[in-house]
Parts: sequence; structure tokens; C-alpha cells
Amino acid sequence: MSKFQVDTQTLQQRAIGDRTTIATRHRPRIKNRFLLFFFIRCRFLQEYRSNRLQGIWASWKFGMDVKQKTQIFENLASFARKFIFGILSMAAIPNHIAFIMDGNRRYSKQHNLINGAGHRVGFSSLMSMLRYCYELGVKYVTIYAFSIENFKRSPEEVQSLMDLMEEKIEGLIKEESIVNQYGVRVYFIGNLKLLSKPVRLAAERAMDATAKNSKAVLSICIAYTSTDEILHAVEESCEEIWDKIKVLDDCGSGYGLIKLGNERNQEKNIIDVSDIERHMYMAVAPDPDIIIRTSG
Ligand SMILES: CC(C)=CCC/C(C)=C/CC/C(C)=C/COP(=O)(O)OP(=O)(O)O
Repeated sequence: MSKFQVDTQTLQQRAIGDRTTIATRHRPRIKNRFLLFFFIRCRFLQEYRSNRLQGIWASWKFGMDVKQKTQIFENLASFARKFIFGILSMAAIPNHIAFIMDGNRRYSKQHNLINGAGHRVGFSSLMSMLRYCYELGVKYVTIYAFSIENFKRSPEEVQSLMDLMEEKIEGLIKEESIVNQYGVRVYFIGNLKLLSKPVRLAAERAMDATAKNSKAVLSICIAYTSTDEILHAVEESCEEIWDKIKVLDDCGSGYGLIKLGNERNQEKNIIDVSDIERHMYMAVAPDPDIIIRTSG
């Protein structure tokens, strides 16, 4: 065969080979496009059936005021967000995100807001973040809201923060609250005895009211520091072991301590790491995957 003659068989094989390569290369994309199309269609039908898009259509048709327009933009934004989150949540989503609330006073100063207004803005941003987390499918969210150190702030500021917390915790219990919308169980974490009575009672009410929610978990750390948490866990572990020793110590001559030591086969370490871990306030959630400190 001269070098100008075409070997049709080889060309055919190459062509088939190329087509196969292209088809293989494109197959996942075609599959993804199909999935995407299917997803858009499902979300559209879901939204349409939920009457939201019908409402938007009716408003455009029959004229609307500013409030209605705002509502429409909110609905569109929520639709777009859910759509984007739907795609994002096809990939791996963090199981636990923690937020350290910070920078509210600096925000307030920068924007010339009155005292305490920065904290209110901070709280409302927090609520938006919570909504996004739950829409994305994050199961555990932790908020570091108020540390034991924060009690050293001026009495007026501490009081105003306690009032804000009481008001917002009461809001969380309401039926239409984000917590009930997404089936979130709330835990208040920290040395709650240090809180003012109204805040403590509100926190206890919120924990009781959401105890049956099981879709997600929100841990709110108030009157919390990690060193206090460790101290509390050690104290609780010691008390637990001491109660066991007292039960075993029927002859009152240290028998309980020896028996427990032998049982655990570690005479020196009557208490071990797993005991401490069990008594940590944060035992209600796994370790966070991401910790976000707001402010810069
Ligand atoms: C129920 C619930 C979760 C309530 C949360 C209420 C709330 C807004 C708490 C934040 C309080 C706080 C001490 C933030 C830290 O510093 P900073 O933001 O005061 O100020 P800085 O870092 O600018 O000094």
C-alpha cells in the first residue's frame, strides 16, 4: 500500500474508536444534564404545586403593591436558593458547622447604630445562616453566643444582652419559628446557673419544647468556656465513680475502690477519657467539621 493510499479498515476502526472515546467522554455529562433537567423540572413542579409560583403569576397579572413585590422577590430568591442548594447537596455536605458570634459591636460602630442594635442585626444574620444550613442538609449547628468571659462587660451591656437572649429564645419556641419549621432540637450548653433567672427558664422551656424534634440539632453555648466545660466533666465523672464506689464498698474499708479498679483492670485510672467525654456538654453533637468566626 502506497503512503497516499487510504487504509479504510484502519480509518474505520479509528473512527469507531474516536466515536467510542467521545461517547464515553460525554456520557457522564449527558447523564448529568439529564439529572439536572429532571431536578429543575421536579423543583418547578414542587414550587408550582405549593402555590407560590401561581401567586407570583396572579400578582403580575392583577397588579401589586410594594409589599407584594417584596414578597415576590423573596419567593424568587428562596426558589433560586433552594435550587442551588439542591444541586450543592448532591455533593458531600458538612455534618456539623459551628459559628462563633463576634463583631456585632464593631458593626454597630461602623454603621452608627444605637447601642445593642448590632447584636440584633447579628442575631438576624444568624437566623438566615441557620436557614441556609438546614436547607443544605447540615444536621448539627453550634452557636457560641456568650462566654463566661463576656460577663465581665459593663453591667448595662450584660443586662441588654440577657434581655435580647430572653426575647430571642422565647421567639425560638413559637410555632412558626425556624426551629419548628425544620424540626430542630435545641440544647443550651454551658454553666446555665450563671444566667439570669428569666434567661435560664426560657432556655429550659426551649429545650423541653423542642425535645421531640429530631431532624437536626442546634446547640447554643451561653455562659460557656471550654475550660469550664472540662472542669464540669471531670467533676461529674468523679461524682459518678464515687457513687459506684459507695455502692460496692459494703464493708467500708476501701473494697469498692479496689473492686472497681480490678474490674476496669487499671487501678490507677479509675476515670478514663471516655468518662470525661460522656460528661462534656458537647456530647450531644459530634466534633464540628467547620468553625466560622464572624467578623474579621
Ligand atoms: C438566643 C441567641 C443565640 C442569642 C444571641 C444573642 C447575641 C447577638 C449574642 C452575641 C453576644 C456577644 C457577646 C458577641 C461577641 O462580641 P460582640 O459581637 O459583642 O462584639 P465585638 O467583637 O465587635 O466587640
